[in-house]
Amino acid sequence: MKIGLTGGIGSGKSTVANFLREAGAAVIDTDAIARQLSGPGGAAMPAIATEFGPAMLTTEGALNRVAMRDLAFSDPSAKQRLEAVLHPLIGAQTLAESAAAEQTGARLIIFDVPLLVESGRWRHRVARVLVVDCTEQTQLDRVAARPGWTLAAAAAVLAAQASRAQRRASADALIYNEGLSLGALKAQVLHLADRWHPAK
Ligand SMILES: CC(C)(COP(=O)(O)OP(=O)(O)OC[C@H]1O[C@@H](n2cnc3c(N)ncnc32)[C@H](O)[C@@H]1O)[C@@H](O)C(=O)NCCC(=O)NCCS
Ligand SMILES: Nc1ncnc2c1ncn2[C@@H]1O[C@H](COP(=O)(O)OP(=O)(O)OP(=O)(O)O)[C@@H](O)[C@H]1O
Repeated sequence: MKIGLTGGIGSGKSTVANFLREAGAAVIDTDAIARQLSGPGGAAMPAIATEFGPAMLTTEGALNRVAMRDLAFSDPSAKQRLEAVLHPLIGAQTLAESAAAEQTGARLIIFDVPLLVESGRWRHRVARVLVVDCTEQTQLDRVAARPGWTLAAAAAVLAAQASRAQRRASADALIYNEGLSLGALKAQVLHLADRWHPAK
């Protein structure tokens, strides 16, 4: 079964994805694919260099992520141009990884897609949508605690994403990751994994 996993920035998607991976699921991480595509020699780099010029490149020829984050989340048209380059490539790579996971016999395939609700291209590809939710304050606190981030930067990303209510409206299952210990979160994830893919 294919599951779409989504949630706002800092909601806990990667943590949930890791628990699902430990439970035997194949996880396809679209943030990781985006990073690979825009790393040194990445397939998106020629188009990014053409679109944004040298100011958005590192000396190794990768995307300068902090500069692009500042630009994309303060200028919606720049975000759109970046997405126009990356999203088709992310989509193609995700489908290739999904086909490879099916070949290896994986029965639970997780598409970890931050923008599943915002983008129309994912819903029809998955049987169920799992939403990880928490309060916006908790999202901001978690993201601002990351090296290189500020509260203002976290708030700018949050403002560019779907609302919690929009995401919840798309959920077949929801994990409310607020005030939960990691152990309690893991127990909820394992319960869901067992419901969708019984261990016999
Ligand atoms: C703008 C970029 C360079 C910032 O890089 P940075 O290393 O600071 O952040 P990272 O990639 O780890 O993303 C962190 C979180 O930001 C949010 N986010 C990323 N891209 C977007 C976007 N286009 N719109 C809204 N939120 C986004 C997600 O919640 C994501 O989990 C990077 O996020 C990027 O290339 N985004 C465009 C590709 C994309 O849309 N990725 C989402 C996966 S489909
Ligand atoms: N229940 C929890 N208890 C303690 N820490 C948590 C919990 N859930 C998530 N975290 C922590 O919060 C931070 C954000 O979680 P995570 O990276 O999983 O979010 P994310 O949704 O994948 O973020 P992003 O959108 O930026 O990719 C991480 O440091 C993670 O360890």
